Amino acid sequence: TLSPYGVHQKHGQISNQRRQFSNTYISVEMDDATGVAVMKMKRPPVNSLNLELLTEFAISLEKLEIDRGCRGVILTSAIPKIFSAGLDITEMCGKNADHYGEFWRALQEMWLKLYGSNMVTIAAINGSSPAGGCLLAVSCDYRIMADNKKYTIGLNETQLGIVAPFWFKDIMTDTIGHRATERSLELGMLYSPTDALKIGLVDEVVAEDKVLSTASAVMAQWFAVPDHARQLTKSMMRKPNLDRLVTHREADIKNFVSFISRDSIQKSLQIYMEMLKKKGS
Ligand SMILES: CC/C=C\C/C=C\C/C=C\C=C\CC(=O)SCCNC(=O)CCNC(=O)[C@H](O)C(C)(C)COP(=O)(O)OP(=O)(O)OC[C@H]1O[C@@H](n2cnc3c(N)ncnc32)[C@H](O)[C@@H]1OP(=O)(O)O
Repeated sequence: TLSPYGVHQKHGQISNQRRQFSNTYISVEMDDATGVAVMKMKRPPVNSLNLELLTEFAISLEKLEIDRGCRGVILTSAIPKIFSAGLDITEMCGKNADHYGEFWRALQEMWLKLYGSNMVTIAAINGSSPAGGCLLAVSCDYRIMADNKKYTIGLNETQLGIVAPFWFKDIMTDTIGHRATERSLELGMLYSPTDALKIGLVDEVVAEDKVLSTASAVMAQWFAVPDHARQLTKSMMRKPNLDRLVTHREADIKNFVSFISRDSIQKSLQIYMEMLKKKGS
């Protein structure tokens, strides 16, 4: 073990087997010949991240992390046109403090596993990806987005009357820089794929039907680097952000619970949900 987050070398096993495991909201297809797992979110209609999905996500990643045949994960969506709508707003509305705490802890757990993963993680963003959806993408090593101007990505929390927590902000800053993050977060900006590429929020924009094949090709490039060297470098780059959340984890939960329980915040979220529902009808 080379880091507190469990760095260890993965050995690809040469076989023609594809293994599949599926939970309610996550399916994983592991290709033993390539060492690549494709992990798909499948919670219609918009892959909003509820407690169960977050828990399944963390468990699936943990399984892959200890699977010596798996060196990389492509994260994508089984729902057409949507990568993820971010956190399930109904988990943050009209519930009690214990529920909010449990929900936030599950989100933190998922993030620590994804951002702290030793595997190569590539987001194949095949649809819209606001807020928590953007967090998933930005937590990966590389982002490929489908070229469709109807899709958007960004941290739009302020548009809902809520605030992106420090660990969302930290990795956004690391990705697009301080000034762009300040503007982006204050205004709750959502970017088209082309604009996201311009500011470095995604690494590549490709035709919709090429997102997965591009992810596989990029994975092969990353696999050409010796695992131990890449993993140690990743750990060195990401450790400060991981440590910061681990150190302040309980305070972060407390902060979230007290913020989200405020009447004014509950009202803002209800109005936003009603607006979403009206738009859909
Ligand atoms: C001081 C600081 C201290 C601590 C930190 C404090 C607070 C931080 C707190 C929280 C951070 C949260 C991060 C988040 O992720 S919040 C979620 C933000 N997400 C969004 O804004 C996305 C909203 N959705 C959309 O924009 C669209 O749905 C879409 C672009 C993803 C898809 O559009 P479609 O037209 O295809 O689909 P719709 O008709 O809009 O939706 C279908 C259906 O789904 C419901 N829905 C959509 N998004 C969500 C969601 N995030 N949660 C729950 N439900 C959602 C929508 O209402 C429709 O439902 P009906 O079919 O009408 O019932």
